[in-house]
Amino acid sequence: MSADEALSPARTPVVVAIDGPAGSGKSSVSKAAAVALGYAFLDTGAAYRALTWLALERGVPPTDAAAIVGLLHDFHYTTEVHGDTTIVRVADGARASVDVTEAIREPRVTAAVSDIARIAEVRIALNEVFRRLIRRTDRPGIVVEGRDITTVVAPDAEVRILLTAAEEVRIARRSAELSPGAASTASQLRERDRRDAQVVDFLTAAPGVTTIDSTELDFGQTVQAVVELVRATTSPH
Ligand SMILES: Nc1ncnc2c1ncn2[C@@H]1O[C@H](COP(=O)(O)OP(=O)(O)OP(=O)(O)O)[C@@H](O)[C@H]1O
Ligand SMILES: Nc1ccn([C@@H]2O[C@H](COP(=O)(O)O)[C@@H](O)[C@H]2O)c(=O)n1
Repeated sequence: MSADEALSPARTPVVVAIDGPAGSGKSSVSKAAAVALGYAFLDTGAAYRALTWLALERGVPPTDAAAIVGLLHDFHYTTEVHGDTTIVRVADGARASVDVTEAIREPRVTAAVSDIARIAEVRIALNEVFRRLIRRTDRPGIVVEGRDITTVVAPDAEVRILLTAAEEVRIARRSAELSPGAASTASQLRERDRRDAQVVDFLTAAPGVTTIDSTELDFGQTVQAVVELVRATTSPH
């Protein structure tokens, strides 16, 4: 251990874990809260989406668990945050990395990602990636959002939040940002939550998890609620 290391205590980032159903605002609210706090931001759904994109590109059926697990050996996932944009890149095998930031949001990826997310080996492998990214952050804290962050990925996080909203409000918010009509968005959002809920419980706050319901809150108020909870929880008494 160097003299500097001996003098400076090991620095561990504050971890803010945020889970919730589709369209609850996890990604957008978490990103804005991270910026307000000067924290890093990790969108774990993007990794599941990136693996799904690779499977679709390689023609691997998302329901073929063995083949999907075989893809993991070639799946090199990186993210870089530039301002409020997270650039997602995937390198597979010897091939150069590809910027998939936009591609992973395509409807074909959204329609298939839950199949891949239910594969146990995929969850184990990606959770190790997430924990490594959390450990490696050079910021004083990191906001990590997904479905099982408060319960599996970072159950000891200093701040654990279940971010939710009434289903009809989540559907309306998602419809406002997508081209399809509300009807198709509603059925897709309901079906994805139904399938995801078979794998992890992101609808019930585990012990120690604070629920923030944004049904009656606008975007700014929701971000403020997260920021205030983090500051209240982490400020020295
Ligand atoms: N409190 C709020 N009031 C109004 N709009 C909101 C609020 N929270 C989020 N939004 C908007 O709702 C939409 C969905 O938010 P976002 O994509 O962050 O949800 P999500 O939980 O990450 O969804 P998914 O899990 O499907 O990726 C975005 O357009 C976002 O700006
Ligand atoms: N921790 C997580 C995060 C995501 N998933 C799966 O990925 C899908 C996409 O996530 P978004 O946040 O981008 O919507 C999601 O529907 C889950 O199937 C997960 O299982 N665990």
